[in-house]
Amino acid sequence: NPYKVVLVRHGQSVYNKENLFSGWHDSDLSTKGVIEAIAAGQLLKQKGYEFDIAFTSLLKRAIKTLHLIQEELDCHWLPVVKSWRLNERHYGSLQGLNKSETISKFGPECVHHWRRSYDVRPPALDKNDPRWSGRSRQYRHLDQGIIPASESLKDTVQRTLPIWHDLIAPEIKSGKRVLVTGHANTFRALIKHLDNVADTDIADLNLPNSVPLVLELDENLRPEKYYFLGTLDDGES
Ligand SMILES: O=C1c2ccccc2C(=O)c2c1cc(NS(=O)(=O)c1ccccc1O)c(O)c2O
Repeated sequence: NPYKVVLVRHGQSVYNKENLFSGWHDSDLSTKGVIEAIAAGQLLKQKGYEFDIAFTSLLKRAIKTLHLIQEELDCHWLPVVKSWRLNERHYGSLQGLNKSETISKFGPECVHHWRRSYDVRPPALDKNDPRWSGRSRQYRHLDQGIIPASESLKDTVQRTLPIWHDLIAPEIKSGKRVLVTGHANTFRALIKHLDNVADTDIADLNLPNSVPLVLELDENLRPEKYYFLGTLDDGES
């Protein structure tokens, strides 16, 4: 197969550790997350991976994961494109809540429905809520109307695909070796589109922190196979 792209979900974040919804909250890597990101870099080096360009989000947990991988591959010179379109799904007013708070606030049936739904948005974050990112400097350049206050998985797919079609796919087709560091739901969005995964199945795709996922693509950028590096079936003969 002519093309490959490597997706690496960020290392464990502080919010992941406390099992809180992160979304657009700019949670930092935990100590464990730093170690995981370094290990991902070492694994990519050991397997002989090299890159010509990287893409990441505007959230530090993904950016720092990329920096730690660049350190291991000794490629700080790499051109990097950072975009809000690769940010994690926005969880609205659930951001910062843990499991018990969510269930006590909204009830188990509601949470269960949300978990399994593809086009249902969690309650929106009020624009005056201190948790709303609209006033953060990294989104200053954006039209205020673009910044979400909550997203369904469908919303995430629709705002992520443009960067795939407009920026990432052309680089892959031109023969560049592309690394993307990002987030679980954004990668689900990409894989859903590329592999035509059903709405009902995409939430089940488990994407562990900081395990490089290699997509081997055909000439139409359809995945012929994808596998996690360092696992038994990691595609190496
Ligand atoms: O409530 C949600 C939810 C609500 C709104 C949109 C999406 C989701 C969603 O995708 C989700 C949820 C809960 C859990 N599990 S949980 O109920 O154990 C849970 C709740 C809160 C924080 C972390 C937890 O692990 C999940 O694994 C999910 O994937």
